[in-house]
Amino acid sequence: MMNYTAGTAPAIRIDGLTVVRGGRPVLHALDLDVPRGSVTGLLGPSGCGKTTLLRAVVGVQRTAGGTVEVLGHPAGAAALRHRVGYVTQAPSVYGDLTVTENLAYFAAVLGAPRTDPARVVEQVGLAGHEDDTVARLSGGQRARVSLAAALLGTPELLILDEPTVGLDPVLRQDLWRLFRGLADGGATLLVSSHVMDEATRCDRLLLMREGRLLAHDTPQALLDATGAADIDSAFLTLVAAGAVPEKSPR
Ligand SMILES: Nc1ncnc2c1ncn2[C@@H]1O[C@H](COP(=O)(O)OP(=O)(O)OP(=O)(O)O)[C@@H](O)[C@H]1O
Repeated sequence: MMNYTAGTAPAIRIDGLTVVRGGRPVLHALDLDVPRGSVTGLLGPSGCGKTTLLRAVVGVQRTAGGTVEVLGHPAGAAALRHRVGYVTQAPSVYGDLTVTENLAYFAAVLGAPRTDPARVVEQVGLAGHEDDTVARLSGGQRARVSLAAALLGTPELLILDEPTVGLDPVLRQDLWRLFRGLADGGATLLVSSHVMDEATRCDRLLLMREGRLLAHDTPQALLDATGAADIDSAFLTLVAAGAVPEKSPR
């Protein structure tokens, strides 16, 4: 059943996940494995259920059916607290504290090494802004402070909800390099985006529409299966076909 490194359980295993929000099903019996040490992109139009799926992986979403297992534990288990980092779309740091004060505070809460704030500031490209008050930073800089906070303690799994929104192309490229470096170091990243041109930077893609997975495959396999020139067109081809390509694994 496993199609990646033998003997390694997936970072995320989802079986039959169903979520109802506002009386309406928004995830329909999803099955899905995310291998460790990879960057998986979660792509789909606004409102298709990306955030809901990420919330279920973090363990903060009430579910109506199915199971979500993360690093071998039920999603949200206490044992995962220090092993999973989550960055929501809205910045989740204190505006009236400086970058370093925020990171030192979160490092203390997490019990992360005291050297971690300096390390993560470098990683997200905020060196030189350590003493800036977060409220005075640009939107993109604030988003990177949230990302830096999620990197404290070196979590094995990072769940990032649209981390590159509002960033210029150079910063987006830097962040994707960072994601790649983290995955090369063994971390697992699940990154949502509705910018299809970021898809080629991922090892695997989850294409989602209206609470269902249209496909789960490598970018190249999706292009090959659909005959499309880019992931945008591949997505539209899959929507038109109304079916998941046969090659698509769980
Ligand atoms: N608090 C809520 N109560 C009821 N319905 C909700 C709630 N939050 C989201 N929904 C609905 O659930 C569906 C999925 O929303 P979700 O936020 O997961 O989508 P998304 O793909 O992340 O969208 P976006 O890219 O715009 O963030 C949408 O139809 C949305 O209207």
